[in-house]
Amino acid sequence: MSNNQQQDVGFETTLHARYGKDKVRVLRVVREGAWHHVVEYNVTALLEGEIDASYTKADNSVVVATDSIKNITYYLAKVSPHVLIPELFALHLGTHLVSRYAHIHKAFVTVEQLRWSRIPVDNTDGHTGHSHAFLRDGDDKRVVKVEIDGARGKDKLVGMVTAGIADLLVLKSTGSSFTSFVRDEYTTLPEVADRIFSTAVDLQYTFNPVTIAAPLDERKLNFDFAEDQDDAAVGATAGGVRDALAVAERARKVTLEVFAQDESASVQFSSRSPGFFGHPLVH
Ligand SMILES: O=c1[nH]c(=O)c2[nH]c(=O)[nH]c2[nH]1
Repeated sequence: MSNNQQQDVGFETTLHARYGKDKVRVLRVVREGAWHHVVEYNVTALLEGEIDASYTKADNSVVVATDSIKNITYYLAKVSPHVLIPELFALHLGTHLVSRYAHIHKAFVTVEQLRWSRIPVDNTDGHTGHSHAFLRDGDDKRVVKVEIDGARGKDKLVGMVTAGIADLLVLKSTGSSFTSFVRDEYTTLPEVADRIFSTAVDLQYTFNPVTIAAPLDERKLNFDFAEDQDDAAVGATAGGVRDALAVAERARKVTLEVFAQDESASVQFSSRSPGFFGHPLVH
């Protein structure tokens, strides 16, 4: 996949080139003895940097082949200790790409996670769910987008992380009205005080930027970062990137609770519901 936009500026032409690999499918099992973890991801990894010559002069010496980008994604999925947390895996992959190649200054990594939840069983060992059997209990996806910015130098990498949910399909059979909308010669929709309401929810939230330690090992596979502590309320344990799994669980739970409990006046108002922004779990 490639994405290049040419802009004419005066008599000069500037090129904003970005390219990479889309739809890299990852399925990883991590075994903690008999207790297994499974993640399934669709990964996109795009690169920016000193790559213009490949577009303007057919100079492929600056091109990390998209096939290699795919192989790097598989390799990190195998060796990264962060593979089970999509935010951290995306940060690790983007950091490796920008650190490994001197002329690559930015990486854009998207990780779409498909649901595999443990099959509920009665456990006697204190665990919740089956140790190694999973089910697809929803078509919604967790979507994580990371930008690694190396423009200020390879030892000053900054990571921007957004996360969210796509395609969360919901329905309620009452508790929804839609009235007082524009009525004119094109209107056939009746006003109703009580209707069935179904929609697909997409939501997104942004973490504070993280400062990434330059990998000092020769192969640039190390990964560590510090969270921006400017906002004291958003630290490593409450709402920061290291807390990403709990944040994602809260986001899904709050969204479903508010949808269920809200007296909806419209799709528009429900998507900005005071019930959502006033929820104790939403910072
Ligand atoms: O909540 C709604 N918002 C709309 O904009 C709309 N338009 C429509 O036909 N039904 C609805 N419902």
